[in-house]
Amino acid sequence: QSVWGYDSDNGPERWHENYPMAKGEKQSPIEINSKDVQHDSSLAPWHASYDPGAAKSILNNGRTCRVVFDDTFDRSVLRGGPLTGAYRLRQLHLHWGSSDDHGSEHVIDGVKYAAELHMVHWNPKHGNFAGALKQPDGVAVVGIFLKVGKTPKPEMKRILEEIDNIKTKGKEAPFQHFDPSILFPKSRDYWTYHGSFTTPPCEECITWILLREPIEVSSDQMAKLRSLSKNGENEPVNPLVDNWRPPQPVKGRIVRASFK
Ligand SMILES: NS(=O)(=O)c1ccc(S(=O)(=O)NCc2cccs2)s1
Ligand SMILES: [Zn+2]
Repeated sequence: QSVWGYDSDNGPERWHENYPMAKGEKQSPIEINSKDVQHDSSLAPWHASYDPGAAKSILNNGRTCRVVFDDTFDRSVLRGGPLTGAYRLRQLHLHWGSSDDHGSEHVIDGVKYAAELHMVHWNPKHGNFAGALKQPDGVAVVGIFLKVGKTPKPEMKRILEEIDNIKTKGKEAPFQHFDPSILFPKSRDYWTYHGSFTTPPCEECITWILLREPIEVSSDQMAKLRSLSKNGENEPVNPLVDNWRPPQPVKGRIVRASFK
């Protein structure tokens, strides 16, 4: 039985065979249409207070490039917005395309961005991450869209410089003294809705907080991301690209906006 992935024989259309949640009522990502969004003036601003010392390492797991953080105590937390309490930062990772015109998971008014960065946080009231996955308020993911432009954000450089050390699946490198809040765009405007992991097991435990303002990266930086490989060191080269799940049925869910 092939492990899940993004190829024709193990991709999103077949995940439900091993992960029944993939056909659930609150799956992610979704397409967001501004005309259907409800402005909610009661939505509070969100705040991240991250400790740069919590950053540990960066790894290629054959499906994405992931930076992991120490989440053994309330060291790097996300508060406010639609959330109650402080959610601990566990990891960040990205989804991207094989060319600049697609790659994001959420689609905004028909626009697909070149990539989408996810910062994954979990609610410590549920004891540990595994426990949080089973709760509707267990996980909060901040999504940031990456757009190819002329004035790339220098803060992305740090992550992209590490790519050369984690080219193949299973490679990991130390990644310390990094505060991921430098990746946030200027505006704090966001959409929020309830959904799921966009990969198996597709648990419906996520409060999504999607930032309206994309950050800019250069085409060269996107090419760098696409130089990662799905394969292990001595295996045939299989480029790590198009690791995004297409939009899933909204099924009556309300998407709220913090802005008019
Ligand atoms: N694209 S996304 O932000 O929706 C994520 C997908 C997978 C994520 S995870 O690795 O944090 N947990 C997934 C796990 C569940 C059970 C054991 S692991 S976050
Ligand atoms: Zn993700």
